Amino acid sequence: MPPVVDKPLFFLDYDGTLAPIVDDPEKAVPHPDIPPILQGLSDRYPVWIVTGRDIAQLGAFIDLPLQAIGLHGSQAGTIGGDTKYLVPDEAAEAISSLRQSVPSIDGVRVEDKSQAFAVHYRNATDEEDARERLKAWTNTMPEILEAIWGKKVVELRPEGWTKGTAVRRIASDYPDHTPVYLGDDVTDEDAFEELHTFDRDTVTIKVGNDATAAHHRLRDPDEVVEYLRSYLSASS
Ligand SMILES: O=P(O)(O)OC[C@H]1O[C@H](O[C@H]2O[C@H](CO)[C@@H](O)[C@H](O)[C@H]2O)[C@H](O)[C@@H](O)[C@@H]1O
Repeated sequence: MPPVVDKPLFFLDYDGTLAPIVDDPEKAVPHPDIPPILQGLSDRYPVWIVTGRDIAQLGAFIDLPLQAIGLHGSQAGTIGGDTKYLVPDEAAEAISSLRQSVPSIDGVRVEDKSQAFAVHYRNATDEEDARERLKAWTNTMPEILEAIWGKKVVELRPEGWTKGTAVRRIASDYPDHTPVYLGDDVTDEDAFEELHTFDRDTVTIKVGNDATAAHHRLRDPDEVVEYLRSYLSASS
């Protein structure tokens, strides 16, 4: 089990970390023990959700006014409250115009977010072919954007706005806390790497078996629940 620290500053990814991965992104409900755990943690410690999802849409799954970073680092706000899109207009316009040119591929579906979108190929009739065609499409995008390939999904992110830049910004407001980051996907790796450059202790935890820069590992959301719960018993 990863270490349990005294003054944690939690950064929690959503899909694959607090919620098991499922075929339909609209049905990705949190692990049943997560809502009370989030309540208990946020009563005691600073908690940020750091997700690729749109913060407003995440409100369908988390009914707590937690602070959040959305769209893989491009958005900041509160679940159920205000949100702000952080990126320059030029990048926002580029993303919006590429939405029109997503190739139509059997079984591939687009998840529209406020200022972004995700192209999911998990349910493609021919997954390999879908990935190749989407790769060709991303090659047409301007240099101010980068394609990020997550779990059977490709998304466009403005360069320089990552989960890593977000955690550095937030952690500077909590100089006496230990950042504890849990995540399962490629964009969480930006945060792990950034946290490892801090001149204080940090705890980086990869959820799942994929290759990682994180220093610790939990197998799945069940183990995430077990780990987070230990902070509640430690402080009760
Ligand atoms: O940063 P996260 O909170 O992990 O969000 C990353 C993306 O997660 C979602 O897609 C992934 O989960 C889906 C539900 O389990 C799954 O069907 C899909 O294949 C995964 O890629 C979400 O739909 C995206 O918007 C997030 O960016």
